[in-house]
Amino acid sequence: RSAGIVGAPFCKGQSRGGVEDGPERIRAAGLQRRLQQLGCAVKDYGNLTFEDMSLDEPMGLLKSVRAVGAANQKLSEAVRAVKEDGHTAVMLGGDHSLAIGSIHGHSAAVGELSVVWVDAHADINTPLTTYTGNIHGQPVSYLLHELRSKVPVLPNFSWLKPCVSAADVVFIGLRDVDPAEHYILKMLGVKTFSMSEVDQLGVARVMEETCDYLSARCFVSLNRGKKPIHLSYDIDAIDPSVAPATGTPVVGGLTYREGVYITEHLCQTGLLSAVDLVEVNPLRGQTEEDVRSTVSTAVDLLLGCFGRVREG
Ligand SMILES: CN[C@](CCCC[B-](O)(O)O)(CCN1CCCCC1)C(=O)O
Ligand SMILES: [Mn+2]
Ligand SMILES: [Mn+2]
Ligand SMILES: [Mn+2]
Repeated sequence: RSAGIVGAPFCKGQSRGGVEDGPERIRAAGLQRRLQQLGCAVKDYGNLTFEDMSLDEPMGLLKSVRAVGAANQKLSEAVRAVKEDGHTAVMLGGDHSLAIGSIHGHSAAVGELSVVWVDAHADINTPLTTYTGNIHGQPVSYLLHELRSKVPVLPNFSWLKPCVSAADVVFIGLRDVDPAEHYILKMLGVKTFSMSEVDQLGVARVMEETCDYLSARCFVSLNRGKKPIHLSYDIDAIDPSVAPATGTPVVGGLTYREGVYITEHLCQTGLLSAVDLVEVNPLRGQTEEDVRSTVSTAVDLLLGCFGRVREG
């Protein structure tokens, strides 16, 4: 295995400063060294730089549209390059609006892909359904073919074309979904495992069903081979008792063990092609231990993606 790391110190998809420090905190916790200890080759492509948008007036409710569009265009090109260099892409956020560029760039390199979205939230508000205007609550709607008519072309987003089919997405960890998001998920028939299903089925069964669901598709589609998997992991999927330093914490989340099991299982499929690890916000921890625990969990989730198993 080989990992290509891209840091995206970006926070404009939401309104809480600090999430831009996520990449450095995750690196400082020893991600590269720990990956190399697993026998994984690592190339760190460094952090993207995002120019300050002086004039970025809100568009109705939507905040920082131009900044988010420009950042994701850069990120898309970066992730595409990492994939074309043959690595499994590791995108360190930054807020979850960055999944727009990460998934777009991944798809530009590999074509059709599956998306496993691990998150307390569905992040599938459209620009017209969002309550907050924060684009980190909207990335999935920008990516889905089926929602193309619901997302207006926005400034600095003309580069973006939808690249994911609703049937190729699975959500795990949902527990804070807005009414419009719930409607969209039902209308499109998107596969979801909320925390109720995690409790009901257990994480092992959730992962079996996730992988069966995603591979079943390839018998009906022209694409006979199984699609590469893009894992977009929002640290707020993990219970705040374990990962408190994040912008939108929600009680009743995944345990550390469940969170890691998800990455171990996906690693074993051999299909994991890109990973986002987003929403680590050191300023949202009340103590240094809060930050340490959050960052350490983020690192362990990434190690699980690259073959670390708890049996040693
Ligand atoms: C659930 N949707 C939220 C949160 C999005 C979180 C983004 B993520 O990247 O962290 O997953 C919250 C909307 N609620 C805010 C409080 C009042 C009710 C609506 C939104 O802002 O759209
Ligand atoms: Mn998210
Ligand atoms: Mn979230
Ligand atoms: Mn967030």
